[in-house]
Amino acid sequence: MRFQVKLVMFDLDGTLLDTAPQIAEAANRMLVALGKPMLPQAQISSYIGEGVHKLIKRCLTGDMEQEPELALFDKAQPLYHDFYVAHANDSQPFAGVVPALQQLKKQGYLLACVTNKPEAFTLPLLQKAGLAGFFEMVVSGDSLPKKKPDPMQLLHICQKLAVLPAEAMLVGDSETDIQAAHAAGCFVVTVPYGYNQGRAIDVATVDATVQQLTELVRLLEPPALLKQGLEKTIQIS
Ligand SMILES: O=C(O)COP(=O)(O)O
Ligand SMILES: [Mg+2]
Repeated sequence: MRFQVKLVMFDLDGTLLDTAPQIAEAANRMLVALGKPMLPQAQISSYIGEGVHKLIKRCLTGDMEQEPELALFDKAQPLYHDFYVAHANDSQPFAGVVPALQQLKKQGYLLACVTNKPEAFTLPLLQKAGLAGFFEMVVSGDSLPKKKPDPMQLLHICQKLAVLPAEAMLVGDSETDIQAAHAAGCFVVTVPYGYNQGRAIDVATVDATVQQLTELVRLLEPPALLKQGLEKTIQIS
């Protein structure tokens, strides 16, 4: 089975980079500065995925949806920002990320990064990890009015790179990615090692899963072999 895509978009946190250790460290420093108890890294990891505001709110309340007091949230935001900036760039790529991006780039795919992380964090992180040069476009959580699970970021990338959504794939680690890809009409492939709110991915809702990104290469039809005007279909080879 090979997917006929020209554009491969990658989620950042939990897919390309293992950012949870630095996020947990910054969140715990924030909690301590606010006189609150620290949280286990696994709990903080389960709060990643819907942007930094939700992450901070979840850390403050210990709940996925509850709203903290506004004054507390206002105090927490700059603390988190400063603590995260100090160590964010220590995050490392997951196994297989660099060779997979090298190979896909060589084969002629358009590559993009689409994350709910704010731009101020995203670009330095990608640069420090040596990944920035692989991507035609990087769209962050605050680059556009809406972010994943809304399809806006994905559709924006497709439009700018002149690729139909049905010729594009999102590779992600979470339900947020799956929903965004479905809403955009893109293929979606997931990795199992990320931060899907502490849950396993529902494999019935995705086009394929890979253990690590190097497995993507054999799932994709090299773009040079693609004919024009393909429908969103999977070719059986
Ligand atoms: O910042 C987040 O909450 C998650 O970012 P991601 O979209 O790269 O997983
Ligand atoms: Mg993610």
